[in-house]
Amino acid sequence: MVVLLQPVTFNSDVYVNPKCKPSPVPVPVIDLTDADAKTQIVKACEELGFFKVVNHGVRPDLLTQLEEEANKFFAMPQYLKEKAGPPDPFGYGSKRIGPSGDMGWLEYILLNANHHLSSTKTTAVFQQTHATFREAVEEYMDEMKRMACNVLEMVEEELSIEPKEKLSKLVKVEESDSCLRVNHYPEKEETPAKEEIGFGEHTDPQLISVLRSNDTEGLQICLKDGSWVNCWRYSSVFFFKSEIYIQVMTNGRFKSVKHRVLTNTKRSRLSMIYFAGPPLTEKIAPMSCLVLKQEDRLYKELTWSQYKSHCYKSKLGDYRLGVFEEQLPFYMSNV
Ligand SMILES: C=C1C[C@]23C[C@@]1(O)CC[C@H]2[C@@]12CC[C@H](O)[C@@](C)(C(=O)O1)[C@H]2[C@@H]3C(=O)O
Ligand SMILES: O=C(O)CCC(=O)C(=O)O
Ligand SMILES: [Fe+2]
Repeated sequence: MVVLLQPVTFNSDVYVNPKCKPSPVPVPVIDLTDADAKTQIVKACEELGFFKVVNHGVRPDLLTQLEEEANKFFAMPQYLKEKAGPPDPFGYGSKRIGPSGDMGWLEYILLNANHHLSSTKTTAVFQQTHATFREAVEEYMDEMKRMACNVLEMVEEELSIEPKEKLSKLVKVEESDSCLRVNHYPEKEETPAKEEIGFGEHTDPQLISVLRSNDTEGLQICLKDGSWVNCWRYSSVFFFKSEIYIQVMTNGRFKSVKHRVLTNTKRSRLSMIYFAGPPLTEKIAPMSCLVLKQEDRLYKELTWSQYKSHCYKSKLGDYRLGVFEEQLPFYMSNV
């Protein structure tokens, strides 16, 4: 008998589901120490809204340490985890995502990176665990903030954004509304016949996010042509996503990327995402240095707090950028 092996098309970063058409777009891999990194970052944010970084300087032990601590948390009896829930939006949550009825095959903790905004639920997460969990989380958040600011500063330089540190300051300041989410997608007893939703499709609202996971695949990003591609093998590297707020600030030059998580394996998946957000009172609008003529301006101004409340009233899959969109002039509305 002759067994024909199906050729599987993949590059090092994006595994293309054999049932889907091959991806025309490989995920850019950017070496943060490369002199050309800033040009590559801008190109990736314009074309895909997604890239992978290497040579990021985060010590590998920290990744294993945080992963072990998080696994210990999720392995605790349900009644202990529930002491840090329901999420307000911080704290422990299970299956319910956000306040609008979205559900997923996951449990998670959402932690505020700003100690001043820490809720009792955040504190409750750490009351159920050893001090080593809090220490690992705090160091990890500091590292993610450093990396996010580093990337934003490269963007500022490449796009000649004025004043200096306009973007990175939003994340650097004490009042920044950034958060860390640790998602645990439990293993399935049987490999499901068809892919199931772990985290439904959505676009994140912040500036940028830094993402990594254990060795289990599941994350998919949506390409411009509407096709979905799987991203995998990202246990020791970080992925960056540009989000809705940076799309607004760059007047649409950067693209926020739609993504989702499928749970189609018997292995559990753990992911950690740092969402770099501005202070709640910050007014966000297209940067004047990037909008030469007023009529080219695509989005109106909102504060982060106003936008966040809008997000919390919507469903995961809703088109959340719409609230920023200025009324188009009549001659463009039928285009
Ligand atoms: C359904 C929702 C969950 C979410 C708030 C929202 O109304 C829409 C955005 C969701 C998201 C995605 C990125 C982050 O994980 C998050 C914390 C955020 O800021 O926006 C979540 C929110 C959440 O899970 O509470
Ligand atoms: O678990 C992941 O890899 C991504 C989850 C996600 O998109 C989110 O938490 O916003
Ligand atoms: Fe997301």
